[in-house]
Amino acid sequence: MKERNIGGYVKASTVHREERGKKEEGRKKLTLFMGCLGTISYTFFLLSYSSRNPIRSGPEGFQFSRALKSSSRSMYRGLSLRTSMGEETAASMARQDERPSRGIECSVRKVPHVLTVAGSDSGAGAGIQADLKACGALGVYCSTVITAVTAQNTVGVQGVHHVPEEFVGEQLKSVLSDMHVDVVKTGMLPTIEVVNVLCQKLKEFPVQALVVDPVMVSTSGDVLAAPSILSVFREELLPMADIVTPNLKEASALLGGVQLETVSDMYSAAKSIQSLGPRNVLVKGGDLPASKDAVDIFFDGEHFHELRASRIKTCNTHGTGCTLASCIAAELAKGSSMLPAVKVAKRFVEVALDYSKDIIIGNGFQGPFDHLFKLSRVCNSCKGQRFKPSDLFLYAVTDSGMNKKWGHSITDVVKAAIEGGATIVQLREKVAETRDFFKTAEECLEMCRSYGVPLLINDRVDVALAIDADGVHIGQSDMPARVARILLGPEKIIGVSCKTPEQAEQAWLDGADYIGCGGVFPTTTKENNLTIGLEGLKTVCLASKLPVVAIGGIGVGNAHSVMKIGIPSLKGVAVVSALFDRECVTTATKMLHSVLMDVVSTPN
Ligand SMILES: Cc1ncc(COP(=O)(O)OP(=O)(O)O)c(N)n1
Ligand SMILES: Cc1nc(C(=O)O)sc1CCOP(=O)(O)O
Ligand SMILES: [Mg+2]
Repeated sequence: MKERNIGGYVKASTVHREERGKKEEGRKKLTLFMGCLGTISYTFFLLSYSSRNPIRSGPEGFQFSRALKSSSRSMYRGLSLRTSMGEETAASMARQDERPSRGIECSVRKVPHVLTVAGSDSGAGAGIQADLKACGALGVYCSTVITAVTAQNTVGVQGVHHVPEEFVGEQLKSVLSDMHVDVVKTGMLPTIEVVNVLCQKLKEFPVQALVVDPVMVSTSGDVLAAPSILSVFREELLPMADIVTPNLKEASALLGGVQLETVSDMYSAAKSIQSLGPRNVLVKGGDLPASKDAVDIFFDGEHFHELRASRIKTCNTHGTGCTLASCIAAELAKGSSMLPAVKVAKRFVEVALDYSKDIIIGNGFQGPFDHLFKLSRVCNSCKGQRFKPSDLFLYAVTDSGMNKKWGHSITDVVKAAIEGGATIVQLREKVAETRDFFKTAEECLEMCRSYGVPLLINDRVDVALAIDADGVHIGQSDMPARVARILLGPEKIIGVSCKTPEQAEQAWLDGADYIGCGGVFPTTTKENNLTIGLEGLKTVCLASKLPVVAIGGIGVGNAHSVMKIGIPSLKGVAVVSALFDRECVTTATKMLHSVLMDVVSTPN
């Protein structure tokens, strides 16, 4: 452990780093233990953990191990393999296993967690509110310790009310002692006393990383921290920080008022600030005069990185500093290392600014921007929920031949099936021209979205991508699921047809979300289809790590016997003719729905 001796006496950071050292030692022991179990069992552990945790929400070290298995590492954007995070997460999982039961059975899932210690902005563009939104947008849980309440809008800061330091301490204790915080991010720390109490609590409850945004003056020019704070920043807080993110004014203040006017000045400032103790420094050049790009200088104590982003022409920049620091904290909490975290954060701010450059909120010169741009798109397209195994309950698979026979349009039958109780829809078009399929699929997607029912495309990953469907269903002779996952990304639903436990295992390794298992009974809908029977279905369901939907020759007469096999992985039935080779699709769907409901509501 490197001892720091600043100003003639050992600083508080030494204690913090000692604790961090102990933690790292603990991690090393865990690694050794894992090593003893052997790489294979460790990999299996990682894989089985990630199978219980959807890619979207699990810790990335684990998610990635699954992707690694499917040898698609380089193609997962933004996912980085961080063994240390894996170890940490394993440790957290172990900690959580020790938790008292809450009386409900649930699997253990560590959620990346950032605690922000900052001021409230009533206008919600900056401060605590920006931190919450930024973390939420990046899929990270965010808890909050409020240091001050500001009356603030797009014009400026009209008032500030400090929270007494004792109560800041109480909030810190409440969160840090209980909630498994990964990363602490600081914003407005208005008084020396608040900084002191924070440093003390961080020593008591060490975290993985500390991100310090040295907020001193608001974007409107209002003072948010007394100048006297600088000494305690320099001497206490910065030496504990993993990264500090000053803008030009703040960097200048931290360095006693030096003038910072050029990119070269920023390099020097980054170096000087790093010598005060933080592991990394990001000097933000957003205010740099005469700069075409938004240039920031990152320094890790050894190397400099000049990070550039396009300068977005907008007045809606209020809260960019808070957001950037929160995004860094969120990425660190997810297991990223520092430079990639900074890059993701910078890109997030750039995209968010661009996305909301024209919005108008308030009459002042500095409007807030929209952190949740991505989320709103996600919600609009019902992707937010991604995949729920319960959606497999009554799975409707369309057939254009049957529609033709009955004189039905595809959109009408999709609507009718949904109104009858279908919980997911698959468009299975074996003969349509691509252009026609694309158009039909677009119309059906709009319909499904209006009902909040996911729409999957059979076989055609290209069509699914083109219309932004919720996912695909692919068989053993279609595009490999591993490749489909790479093409579609982690958010889309992928189903794979499986007739054997080996295929089910492969589907899981390839990153599928569910398997379709059949033909359970003989069917005329799919030519030359091998029937595996109820026994075959049971064998696959018992082996499958993924939820299963049964398919093939299923209808109101036998759905009961299928669901009654009573294996938990079996979530529902997928049907074609029982719904679509009927005059009234709604009635047929309702009938099957009621049979299925009977099974789930009748005790064994
Ligand atoms: C839910 C569900 N399960 C299985 C299939 C069959 O897929 P596949 O084996 O690729 O055969 P085709 O449907 O493409 O003929 C499915 N479509 N849906
Ligand atoms: C599309 C499909 N896949 C199957 C499989 O066994 O994987 S059976 C099948 C056809 C299912 O149609 P019906 O409900 O009309 O029997
Ligand atoms: Mg297919």
